[in-house]
Amino acid sequence: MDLQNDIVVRGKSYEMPFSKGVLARSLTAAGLKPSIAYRIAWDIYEMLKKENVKVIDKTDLRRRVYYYLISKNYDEVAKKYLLWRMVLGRRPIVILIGGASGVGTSTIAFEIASRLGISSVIGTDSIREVMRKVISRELIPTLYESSYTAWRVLRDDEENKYIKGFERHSEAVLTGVEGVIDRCLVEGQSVILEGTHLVPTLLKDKYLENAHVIFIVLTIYNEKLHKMRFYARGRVSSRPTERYLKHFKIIRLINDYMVETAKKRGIPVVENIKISETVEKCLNIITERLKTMIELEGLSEEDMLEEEA
Ligand SMILES: Nc1ncnc2c1ncn2[C@@H]1O[C@H](COP(=O)(O)OP(=O)(O)O)[C@@H](O)[C@H]1O
Ligand SMILES: O=C(O)[C@@H](COP(=O)(O)O)OP(=O)(O)O
Repeated sequence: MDLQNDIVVRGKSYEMPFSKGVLARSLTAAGLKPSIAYRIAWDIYEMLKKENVKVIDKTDLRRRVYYYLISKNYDEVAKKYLLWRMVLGRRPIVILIGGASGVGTSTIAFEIASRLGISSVIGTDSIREVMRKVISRELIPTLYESSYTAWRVLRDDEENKYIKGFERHSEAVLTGVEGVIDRCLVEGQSVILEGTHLVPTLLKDKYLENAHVIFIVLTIYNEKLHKMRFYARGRVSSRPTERYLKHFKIIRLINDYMVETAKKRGIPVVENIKISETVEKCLNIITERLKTMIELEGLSEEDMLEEEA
């Protein structure tokens, strides 16, 4: 690669060669189709080349992209693009994707992460593994179960035991989850957390009230479709389909519980049928929340264009 002839993009603390792929991805996140996004990234690259630009400041590049989009009548995309660049560059966001086992939280979390360029995705089952290393089975037996088998180790045969077991199991994992959220907010690091343990009623109010924390619950209303996802997963992972089918009734109860409690707490619920549509819906929800966050900061579009990238 001839770096001599490349355009360099200069950020506050680093420089990188101009990448049409990176620019195209941020345009896709703002709602453009990948083919159009790539075309526009290419146009902007050509424009800079023609003007013989060798180094461009990130803030200038952002401004150029914004006005170029406006000139092509992509006003809404321009606004979204600006919002995303502003937020992801300078402000941490924590995206929580909850949902019962098999509804697609890991799939959708990774898709959103790649669209937004967020490099950190953490599954709550990984956090559960860490918690198991530090908390003994004797102390919290439900932690050593799965979300759908935790009821087996409850002390008494309680009413509503499947959900009670699920809650005890998730409560322990959530302590670890909240630690990760706190750390990311303090360090200014964006992250996506996903998994069945993100129970709407158990997450503390202070997270739900934080403008930087965005919570979405996924569901599949159709039982048959949900079941099929375990067959699909079983083919490509070491997680045996039979295990999930055996406990499917309880997993469905958990799915219903997640939806019901999300609605109660005003958390958006998205049905995951087609991946692209689910991602689109989630990105729209996230964008709306980011708008509120920026409004709370009292920033106008002009301020966003001027803010150092
Ligand atoms: N919208 C979708 N359409 C088709 N298959 C999907 C969709 N979302 C997820 N899947 C597949 O369903 C299975 C379960 O999804 P996964 O993300 O592992 O669920 P979870 O993390 O919620 O347990 C995986 O094989 C995944 O590839
Ligand atoms: O407890 C549970 O429901 C699942 C959560 O993982 P996902 O299916 O949500 O990825 O973990 P398991 O114990 O089956 O490995």
